[in-house]
Amino acid sequence: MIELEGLTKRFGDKVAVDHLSFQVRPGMVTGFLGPNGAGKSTTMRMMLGLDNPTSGTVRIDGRHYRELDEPLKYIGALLDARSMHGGRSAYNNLLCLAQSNRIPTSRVPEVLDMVGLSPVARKKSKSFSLGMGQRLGIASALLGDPEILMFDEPVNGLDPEGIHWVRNLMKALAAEGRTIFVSSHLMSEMALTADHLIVIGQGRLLADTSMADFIHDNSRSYVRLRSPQRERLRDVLRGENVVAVEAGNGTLEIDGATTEELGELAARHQIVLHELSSQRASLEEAFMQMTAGSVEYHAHSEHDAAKPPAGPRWGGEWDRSVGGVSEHGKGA
Ligand SMILES: Nc1ncnc2c1ncn2[C@@H]1O[C@H](COP(=O)(O)OP(=O)(O)OP(=O)(O)O)[C@@H](O)[C@H]1O
Repeated sequence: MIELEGLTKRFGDKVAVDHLSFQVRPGMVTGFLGPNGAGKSTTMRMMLGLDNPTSGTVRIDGRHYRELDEPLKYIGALLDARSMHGGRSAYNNLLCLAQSNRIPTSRVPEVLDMVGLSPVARKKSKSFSLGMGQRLGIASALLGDPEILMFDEPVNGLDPEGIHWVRNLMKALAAEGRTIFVSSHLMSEMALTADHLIVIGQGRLLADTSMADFIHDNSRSYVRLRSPQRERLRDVLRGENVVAVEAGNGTLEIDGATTEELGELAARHQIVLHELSSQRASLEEAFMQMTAGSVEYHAHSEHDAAKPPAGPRWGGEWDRSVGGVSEHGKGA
């Protein structure tokens, strides 16, 4: 278990981490999300005693990192895969770490095997690709067989097979009852891996919730309908005071009604449907919706003006007030 209480870090005038309080619990994968510059790396560095908090505390199983006798046996971390000694082989990098942390040497080949680096164990790590470097960083985190593991962007540079492997590794470690805390900008991957989410923006806590609740609370679900009798369908919906939005390609999107209700309504009026599907926003859409106000760095291009508004068409743009059919942003 990792516990943060009022954790704050200032760099001069810049408040990088602002009174963060949350717990990272065992037995699950907790995803750590936030836009660029939100304070994720700074938070993780403070968890590992690499940066001193300006105020507040972090406890690892009830103790400060510095109070842990053999910290690698409590918490393993991948923060920056490039921090390995490039002139040393993968084996020797891990051997040095093992010896300085009183970890049995026999653990070195074990973790090299776990991450698939045994065939290149004697090669200097400076010759490693980005993905191999990530695997070596993960091996170093696993070395002390710790109950708590922290990974900053672990799939960075990994190929699809590697990404799949990291996902399964984290789930397996969590299933063993370990505490897994992972940051990633790869939302599709996070959606498949994490059970719980901590979301921060500009150093502040925005959400501490299950993956399912996060998506539910920050996105809209709707039903998509497509029919060769579109005009008739629109009339029927209007007659029932159901708001439908033209979504292009002949589809209508309907908020606030279930597939069952709409399917039965269409059947009662003998309307043929080519599509009747329930839609839910992705984690990426939910994340963008939640953090829209706390993004520090925006790209601006001439194409922006031509694009529809960022994010899915929910919230204020979604016209719930008028019965009948409306077009996005135009009302009924
Ligand atoms: N050593 C430092 N000195 C001054 N400012 C810093 C320092 N380290 C981080 N910052 C600032 O603190 C803020 C948080 O940075 P941090 O790297 O923790 O964010 P992050 O969420 O990890 O970002 P990213 O997703 O881009 O890695 C940023 O505005 C950053 O510029």
